[in-house]
Amino acid sequence: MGSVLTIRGGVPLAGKVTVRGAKNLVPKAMVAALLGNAPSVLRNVPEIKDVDVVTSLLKLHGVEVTKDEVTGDLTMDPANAKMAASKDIDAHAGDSRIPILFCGPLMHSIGEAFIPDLGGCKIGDRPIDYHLQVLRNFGAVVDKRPGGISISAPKGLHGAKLELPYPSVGATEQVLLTATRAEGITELRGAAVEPEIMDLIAVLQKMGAIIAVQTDRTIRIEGVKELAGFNHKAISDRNETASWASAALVTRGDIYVEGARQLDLTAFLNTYRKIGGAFDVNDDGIRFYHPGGKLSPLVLETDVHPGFMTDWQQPLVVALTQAEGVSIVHETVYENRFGFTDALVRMGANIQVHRECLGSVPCRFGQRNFLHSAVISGPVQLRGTDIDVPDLRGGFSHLIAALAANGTSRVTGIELINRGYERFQDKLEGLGADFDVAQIDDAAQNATSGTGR
Ligand SMILES: CC(=O)N[C@H]1[C@@H](OP(=O)(O)OP(=O)(O)OC[C@H]2O[C@@H](n3ccc(=O)[nH]c3=O)[C@H](O)[C@@H]2O)O[C@H](CO)[C@@H](O)[C@@H]1O
Ligand SMILES: C=C(OP(=O)(O)O)C(=O)O
Repeated sequence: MGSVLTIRGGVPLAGKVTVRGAKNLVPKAMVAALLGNAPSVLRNVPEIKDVDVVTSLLKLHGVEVTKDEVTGDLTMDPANAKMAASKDIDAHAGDSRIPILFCGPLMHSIGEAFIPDLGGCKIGDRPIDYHLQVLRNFGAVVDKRPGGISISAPKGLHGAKLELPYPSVGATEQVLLTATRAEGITELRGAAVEPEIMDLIAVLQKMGAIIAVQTDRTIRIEGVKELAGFNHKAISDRNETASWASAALVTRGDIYVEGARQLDLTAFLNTYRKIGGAFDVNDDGIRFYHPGGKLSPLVLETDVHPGFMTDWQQPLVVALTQAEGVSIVHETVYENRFGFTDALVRMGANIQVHRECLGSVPCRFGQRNFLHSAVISGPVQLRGTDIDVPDLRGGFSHLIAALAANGTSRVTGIELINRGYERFQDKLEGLGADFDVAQIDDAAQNATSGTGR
């Protein structure tokens, strides 16, 4: 059974939503708990699918995970960590991208790991070559098997001099989670420095790790023999915040995002202001609203931090369909992140995607046949239609397009949105959205997906 949302568009979203811990930090801090010699406590944990996947994987590996029924805080005790049965691990193949980060912590705690094939959004090839290369440099032996990889460190894990070809978030976290208990010093050049990585470093530092971040994307880790548990409040989800901010603009609404942190959103807030969106920063959150009048087009390039985050791109493109004039968005992080624009075009948006790098700087995907630049002309009045959600952010962007559209939209595949947006239907209801939800069986859902594409 799946769900279908029937959305009647045209109502400005107004009210308050609360954003809790970041999808891109919380599951990783949970993995870090495996490195400790005592229980860890993680606070501000959202109810999202990636948290359930990691909870299940930790439990399979003998970690006792308990959830406080009132606060949702998680306590993770790794005292009885053990190898899990591979058939149980296999059941998580395709669920999320987090399992690859279990490599270092499992090798440190039980000597070996089996990692199922990864899931996550289908927005490019998403290889794991950097992960495997750094693990081999630490001394790990990687064996690719059907359905996953098997990994061990027969001669132990040793600090190494490493350099990433591109500042990959996941590969940087792989290095952090492996190097903190490896013997000796690790120097990582070309590291990613996203706020979620800084928060993971804060978690590891609380556990006893020694990690220095230099100004030139170099991270230096002095390995220690043992780490303790941590008690940590997760950084809030800046990507969810940016999504609600775009929703306010697209629907000409006014949304207060409790929990939003200005410091993690500098690049987004600059862009929001340039388009014509308004925001007021408070101590406990940020108010985002359409101040009236016209929105302005702009030229935008996604990038690694401190640039404009790729996960903000899809909802913002919907806002650009409402700007007066021609906007250009050059996606430089993923080669295939414009598939969601097909549905927007069916809704009346004027968007063309191009193979050329239409930004100021040529990126890794130029001359390689990837449709990774978009030209958006507006403003247009969007029309309701049938949509099958393709991925997390693409799905959210379809929701907000439907909420702003004339007429009714039927949206299927919304389960994908639960991977990164906690209780999004309750939040939409609280903001005054006009929609209802019905359950449909899989055959009906497949039929909808067929007509929706
Ligand atoms: C769970 C999580 O935190 N997900 C985030 C994380 O994804 P994730 O950690 O998977 O993203 P990466 O930063 O690793 O990927 C960036 C680019 O590097 C490439 N690459 C990466 C690893 C590798 O071994 N080889 C390789 O070629 C990827 O294909 C991609 O083109 O950072 C992305 C970039 O900010 C965000 O969009 C995701 O929301
Ligand atoms: C791409 C994303 O996530 P993941 O890496 O988990 O697929 C995202 O959050 O937009």
